[in-house]
Amino acid sequence: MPKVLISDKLSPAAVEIFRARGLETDFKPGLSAEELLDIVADYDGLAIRSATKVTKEVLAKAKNLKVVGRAGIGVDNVDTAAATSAGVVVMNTPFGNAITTAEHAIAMMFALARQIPAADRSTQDGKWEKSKFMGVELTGKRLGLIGCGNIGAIVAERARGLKMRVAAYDPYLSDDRAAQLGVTKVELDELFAEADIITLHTPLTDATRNIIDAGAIQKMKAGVRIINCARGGLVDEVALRGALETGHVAGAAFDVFVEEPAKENVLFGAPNFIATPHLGASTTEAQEKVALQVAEQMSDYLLTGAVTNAVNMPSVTAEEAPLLKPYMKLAENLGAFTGQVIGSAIKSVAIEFEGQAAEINPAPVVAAALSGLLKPTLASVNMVSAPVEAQARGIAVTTIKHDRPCDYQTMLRVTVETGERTRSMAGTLFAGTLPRLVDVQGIAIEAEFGDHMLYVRNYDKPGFIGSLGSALGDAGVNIATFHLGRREEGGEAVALVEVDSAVGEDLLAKVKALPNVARVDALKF
Ligand SMILES: NC(=O)C1=CN([C@@H]2O[C@H](COP(=O)(O)OP(=O)(O)OC[C@H]3O[C@@H](n4cnc5c(N)ncnc54)[C@H](O)[C@@H]3O)[C@@H](O)[C@H]2O)C=CC1
Ligand SMILES: O=C(O)CCC(=O)C(=O)O
Repeated sequence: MPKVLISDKLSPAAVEIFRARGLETDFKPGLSAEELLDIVADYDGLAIRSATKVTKEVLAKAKNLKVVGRAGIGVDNVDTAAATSAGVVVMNTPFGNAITTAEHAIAMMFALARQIPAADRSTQDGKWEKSKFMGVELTGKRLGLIGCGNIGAIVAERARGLKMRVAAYDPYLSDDRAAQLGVTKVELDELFAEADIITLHTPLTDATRNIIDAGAIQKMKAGVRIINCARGGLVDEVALRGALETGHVAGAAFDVFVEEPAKENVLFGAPNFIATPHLGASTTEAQEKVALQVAEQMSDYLLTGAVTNAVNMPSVTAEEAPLLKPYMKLAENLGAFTGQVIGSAIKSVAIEFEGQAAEINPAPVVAAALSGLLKPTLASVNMVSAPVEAQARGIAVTTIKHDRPCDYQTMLRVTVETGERTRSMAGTLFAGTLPRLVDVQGIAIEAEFGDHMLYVRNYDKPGFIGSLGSALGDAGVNIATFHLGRREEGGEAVALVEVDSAVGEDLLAKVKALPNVARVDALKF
């Protein structure tokens, strides 16, 4: 049974789900980086929140790891590129904590507008400073959202309920979605110039890092308030401190910081600055939801191959997983066959889907074909890493679905070009689940994929089968199955021989030297 480690403070609901699904589960929140390095090799799955850092070093040690599940949205604490190269699926739960985080942003907005934290401190200190804490009303104010995805959209809806005027800067927000949300789409400078309150809801990327810097602050209205419940690094903290000191920014409320945990920060103690310790997602309800979701998703993947909310792999639903499994095996075998005979750098790969195959979700099947194709040169490649490995090698990948009569109920074809030669193999599923090769370079054949096979290109002349059988028999190699195909009588032919043991170089040379043999390859599947 697969084994899962929970290394952060997830709701106990996650442990219950993993165990109920039959997975061995260790709940060790608060593991240090060193402790994680020591034990991670034992696990197939790693469930985390934001404290665990899944670094290159962790992934290098995690020899059995198949999936990292983030109970939350941001996966900044996972080296996703390294996980992909290591063939580890990285999943998150993109919706489970969105409402809660949006509510935190709204809470921060009220806290800023009415200076609630400072008024609370002063009142409990016995000062009763009624005139010091004059607030601002939110009704009618302009709220500027930077980022209007899951969380931004919920903030927009809530803010409209508060009778605020909401504008959003988000290059990927469609006009229809903006209209549906009742949000005005604006450019960034317009948002800076117009907004009374600005709230950030984007991931931290090269494009969003310091999206609010000193220059941006200068473009804002005097008296603007800024909320960041998204990611530290979206706002230049030093520039903001300066603007809070001068009063150009009337207040700021941050849940996230450049360095976390933020035990010290340049913003701490600034006028009208409110801080929370990355609490955006911290409600019982959200934590229960993300824990349940991540545990279900990880269990599905480890037990059935279903992929949900992966950030580095196409989705495979629980219903699709059993249907796609034989197609992925067939595609991997066709890719592996082609990869073992191609012999030079690959320029392009086309994966064609015909008959019933044209109806299936192609992305995981393409990933499986690429994994098989690259395996002869990249031992540790798998479906997760194969697409990026192909891209890194400049291999053009095309997916083609045919809507035309097909000789088989269902068929996949993998065609690989190197510039010098083209190799093309097709296969079907016998009885709906059993991969069968049906075409090698345009020559019809019908063969299973055995563990060890000999692929012989020969000329269709009398005596060939006998001489091949004798060569194998003399070497003590038992033939399991034997399949023949030919282009025309006396012409180019193919023999695919499944053997019970690996064929060594000596025997390959002997077969190659037989009359009418053009080439021979030993294949492994
Ligand atoms: N404080 C906390 O505890 C939590 C923080 N978060 C963070 O909140 C942020 C938003 O999360 P979601 O709304 O779920 O993400 P999302 O992916 O649904 O939305 C992000 C939006 O940002 C937009 N965007 C991307 N690049 C942009 C750019 N250069 N300029 C403007 N907009 C851009 C995207 O088009 C998208 O609409 C993320 O950084 C996430 O990690 C999420 C949950 C809890
Ligand atoms: O798990 C947490 O407390 C942080 C949540 C978060 O930042 C996220 O989901 O992106």
